[in-house]
Amino acid sequence: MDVSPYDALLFVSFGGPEKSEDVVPFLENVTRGRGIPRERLVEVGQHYFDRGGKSPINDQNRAFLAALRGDLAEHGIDLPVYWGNRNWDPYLSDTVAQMRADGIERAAVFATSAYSSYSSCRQYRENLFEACDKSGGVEGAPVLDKLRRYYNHPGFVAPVVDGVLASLEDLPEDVRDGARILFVTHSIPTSMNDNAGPEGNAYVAQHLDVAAVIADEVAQRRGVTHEWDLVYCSRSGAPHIPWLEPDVNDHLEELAGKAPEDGGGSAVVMCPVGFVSDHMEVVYDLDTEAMATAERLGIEARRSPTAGEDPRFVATVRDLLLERAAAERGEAAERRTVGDLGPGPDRCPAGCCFNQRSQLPTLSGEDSPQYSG
Ligand SMILES: CC1=C(CCC(=O)O)c2cc3nc(cc4[nH]c(cc5[nH]c(cc1n2)c(C)c5CCC(=O)O)c(CCC(=O)O)c4C)C(CCC(=O)O)=C3C
Ligand SMILES: [Fe+2]
Repeated sequence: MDVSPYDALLFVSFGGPEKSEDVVPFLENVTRGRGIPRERLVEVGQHYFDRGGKSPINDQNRAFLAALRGDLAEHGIDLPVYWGNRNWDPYLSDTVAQMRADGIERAAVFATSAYSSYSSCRQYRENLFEACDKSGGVEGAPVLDKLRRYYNHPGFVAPVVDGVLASLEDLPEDVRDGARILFVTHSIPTSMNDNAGPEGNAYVAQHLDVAAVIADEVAQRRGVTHEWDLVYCSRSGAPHIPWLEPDVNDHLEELAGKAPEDGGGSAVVMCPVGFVSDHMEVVYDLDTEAMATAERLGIEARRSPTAGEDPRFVATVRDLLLERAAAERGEAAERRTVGDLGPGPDRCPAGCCFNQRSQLPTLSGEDSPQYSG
């Protein structure tokens, strides 16, 4: 398998605390200069403390990395796989320093975030720049090519569809066919969505596109059409700043107050399509909080699985790597997608997912200093 021009794969994630003592420093890393109200931090910190200070995210990444290394080896791809996080050990800047020491010249970068927005894409590109800068300067650092967004890659979507079908089967038969699918993602400020992607609104548009694909596939496989909505969780920030709505809990309240013929219902499947694995947002905001809301309202609810370590999602990384390697060699590359929006560009256009408040230099964009030579 020809992976040239790459001599490494870099896996980039958010990071999370591993024990109680980590929680406060982790939250300080996350919120550096972001003006998140103290009450919100105490609340989120409590969700971690309640679980012994341990986020699920690092173990999920370790398991994914093991599966990924296995998948690459099985397909004859002999490429070192590095791992670096934005907010916790192993820190991205340490990892990039190690890559330099190992003589890595050019790496494809896979981030555990599938959609376009400042938080989910551009901020990772800022982190790549910072990691190169900190570890001895961008000049002479490995060239880092962030792989394109993959929310609409069939290998990400297929396990999510299977998960929704399994959750529907798990509902009591008398409410199953009338169940609504609530596609859930992380809320972001509406201004962040306004600037998402090169033209704005990409975060919402991408979620709506993939939700429609999943709902169609479920309808075809079951022979029953399920109504669906896109809803949000994990709102943060100051109360006067608008974030994407409705919140999943508010939406459940609204459904409970409606007659079945008006879309009210007694059963839902919550599909956390915005998350690639069972992050804290999924295990707390959905499994704990939203489940309790549903129970209080008498709504039968199931939370469908995330793509996690499903072999089809693991293989998606290989597919994106080979696709990009071919493209960088100037060869025709098949860009697999489902839905109406098609593949995003390999290199983000200048200003893509721009954030007024940040404006730090980035890598992996058309205007990246690594591409100008
Ligand atoms: C779009 C998006 C993703 C998905 C894309 C991706 O995966 O990257 C994501 C992922 C994650 N967010 C996470 C944790 C946190 N996010 C916070 C804060 C924020 N997130 C935001 C957005 C997103 N976040 C935003 C707009 C803020 C406000 C402050 C800011 O503008 O930065 C805060 C501070 C407290 C709070 O405000 O809630 C925490 C602790 C974890 C780890 C979970 C675990 O431990 O399993 C993960 C995977
Ligand atoms: Fe977050």
